Amino acid sequence: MTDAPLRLEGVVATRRAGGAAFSLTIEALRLDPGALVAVTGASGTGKSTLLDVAALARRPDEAMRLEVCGTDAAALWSRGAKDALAGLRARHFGYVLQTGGLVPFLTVGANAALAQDLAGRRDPGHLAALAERLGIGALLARMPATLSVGQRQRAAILRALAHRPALVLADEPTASVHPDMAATILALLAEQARQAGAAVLLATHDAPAARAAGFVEIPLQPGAASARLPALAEA
Ligand SMILES: Nc1ncnc2c1ncn2[C@@H]1O[C@H](COP(=O)(O)OP(=O)(O)OP(=O)(O)O)[C@@H](O)[C@H]1O
Repeated sequence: MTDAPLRLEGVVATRRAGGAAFSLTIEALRLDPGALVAVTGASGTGKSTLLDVAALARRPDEAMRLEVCGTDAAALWSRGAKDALAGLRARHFGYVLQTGGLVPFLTVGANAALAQDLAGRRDPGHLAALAERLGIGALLARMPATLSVGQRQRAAILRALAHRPALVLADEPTASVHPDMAATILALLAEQARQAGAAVLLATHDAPAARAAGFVEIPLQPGAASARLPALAEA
């Protein structure tokens, strides 16, 4: 059986600034291949904090279980095994950020090829076919700054899926596009991830748009200086 791309249980992450602290508790979250999960909540409820922990970009303060494709990432954090964590990220994760997050001095095609190289999975045919399906086949030689916002988010999806990751992490990927385009972008992300067998963990304040694109919604439950992701989470 394939290992789940992501499993979290009993994970706590705390952010401190000055005298204030914010604490996020994730009771249980498991994403199987092809799962589409949207974590929703108002501004400041901890969506980005959750994605940072899932992306292995932030060390949790506690973690009963933090696994990526069967690898014990909590143990890697405990050992300070930064190279191993970076290797997991490059091999298994793709990212779609609010404003694309593309390398500005590389063409769209080179951005996607770089993701393939970092994962050790160079595959120009897959890259070209994916670009066609995303409607940006003619834009591969363009620089990110010369694209419209919607085109840039399609390019970001291309870069995120080019190396066949097990998990795509998408943090407010439609926050800067027109609502009509937002629906298209989310639908493309969901459709292409499904076809590739990748799970998607999406953070968004736009729950209706996520549900319309086929995502299962898990609302963050905010408290005074904390938030909790309940354990319904099998998608
Ligand atoms: N750099 C930081 N240092 C300390 N606390 C922070 C920091 N960034 C965010 N926080 C606090 O952590 C909490 C969660 O922030 P987070 O960015 O995860 O929320 P979010 O739901 O992603 O918000 P938004 O939708 O506005 O991006 C917030 O209440 C915020 O005040």
